[in-house]
Parts: sequence; structure tokens; C-alpha cells
Amino acid sequence: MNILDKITADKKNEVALRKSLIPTSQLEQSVLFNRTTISLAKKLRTSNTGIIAEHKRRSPSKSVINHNLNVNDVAQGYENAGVCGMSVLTDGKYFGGSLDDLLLARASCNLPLLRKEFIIDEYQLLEAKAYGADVILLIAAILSRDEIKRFSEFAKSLNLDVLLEVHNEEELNKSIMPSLDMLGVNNRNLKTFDVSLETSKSLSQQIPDDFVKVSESGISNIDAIKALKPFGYQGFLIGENFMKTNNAGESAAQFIKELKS
Ligand SMILES: O=C(O)c1ccccc1NCC(=O)[C@H](O)[C@H](O)COP(=O)(O)O
Repeated sequence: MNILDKITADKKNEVALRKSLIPTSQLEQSVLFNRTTISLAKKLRTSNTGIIAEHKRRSPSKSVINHNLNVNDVAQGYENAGVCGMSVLTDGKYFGGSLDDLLLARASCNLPLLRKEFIIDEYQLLEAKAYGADVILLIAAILSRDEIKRFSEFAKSLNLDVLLEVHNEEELNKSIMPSLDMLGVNNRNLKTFDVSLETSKSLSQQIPDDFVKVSESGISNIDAIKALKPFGYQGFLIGENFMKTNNAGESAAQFIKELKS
């Protein structure tokens, strides 16, 4: 079983439990549910840096990254650094995250927030909205084309942006549809956990210009960004490189300063 199969199997049980504990009607009545969302795609189209900075405590590939940072400080630090958006991992078992992290990030900054999660059910989109997200992630490797269509159209009806993630040409070809805003290419091979920017470079030509292109994972220096921009990438999702330091916001600020110089 590969890592995505394992995560998805656990996620099914987790979502069933959550659904039984908190009914949909309760999510829809939350204070945050009817707020005006902020579009990450719009911000990326006009930004000259395009950094989406992630809150990530641990991961299947790296085990522990950092358990010592406070999510409020990270969110405020990222906003002060001038990032375009923040990604918050909400999976507990594999990444040490939670929906409370999303809520705390929402309370601490006005950045577009991505709920970084393994979405397998519409219920998780209602949760995303109720806990303060502006953007949701759909992972082509774990969804059929019908599910991608259903979930992305539902997300749009909630005024959430949609980032669709692919790892290869086959996933890309099955996924293209108008209800997506951003197409993310993940540079991490989930069988070996190796990262290669070549994945983003080689898939870039096949991504239609209507979508904002985002390169995800393994970006650890500004040379990587400079190498990816000519391929049309406007968004760069960075987690470990900032989170492994003792001040993620300061690390992002330094990175952006260098990028602009
Ligand atoms: O990061 C992992 O090990 C991982 C394993 C299995 C599924 C997803 C995984 N990561 C999610 C992400 O997409 C990354 O957190 C994100 O792109 C940031 O990557 P990085 O800058 O390399 O921390």
C-alpha cells in the first residue's frame, strides 16, 4: 500500500467519525461560514513573488520537522513577511495538524488560507469554510474525474478557490475542468519521497494558461523559484524550508527579501 492509500483509508474512518459528531447544519451555522473569502488565485496572478508558506509540524517523508512553533506566531510571521497565502495542514495522524490550527491561523492573519487536507468527501469542504479556509486542495491521485468535478463545483458554490494537485501527465489529463482555479504540480514522488523540480518543468507545457500554475514541495532556495518562473509558475508552495527553523516567519521574510533583490 502506498502512502496516499494509507492516508485515504484512515481519512475515510476519520471523516465518518467527524460527521457523526458534528452535523452539517452545525458547520453551516458557524460564525465563519458566511464570511467573504479571499482569493489566492487572484493574489498569485498579480504577485511578483508568489510564495505560499505552509504550517507543517511533521510529514511521512521527514518525520518531525518542528513541534515548537506556535501557529499564531507562524501565521502573523508569514503575513508580515509578505507571503501571498498560507497553507495549513489539518491532518493529525501523518502531519500533526488539526482544524484548530486552521481556526487559529484565521484568527491571526488576513492571508488567503489553504486547507491542506486529503479531501474525499463534501463534508470536509463545509469544515474548511467553517474553520476559516479560503482555498481547498484536491489531489488527483486519490480522486476520480467525477469526484474532482463534484467537489470542485461544490467548493466554488461556497466561494472557495480550488487548487488541484497532480504528480504526472495522466493525473493532469483526467483533471482539467473549468471549476478549478489553480493547478499544482507536486515535485515529491510519493513512492520514494524524492523531490525533483523537473516534474514541474516537464508538466508545465500541458497546463492550459487559464489556470494559475503552482509548484509544490522541495523548494528550498530562491534559485529554484528563478528556475521555475520561466515555465509559467506563479505560485510556490514551501513548507519544510521555513518550518525547520526556529522562526518560520523570519525565514520567509529573509527568503522574500532575497527573491526581490
Ligand atoms: O511532505 C510529505 O512527506 C508528504 C507525504 C505524502 C503526501 C503529502 C506530503 N506532503 C504534502 C505537501 O504537499 C507538502 O507539505 C507541500 O508541498 C510543502 O512541501 P515541502 O516544502 O517540501 O515541505
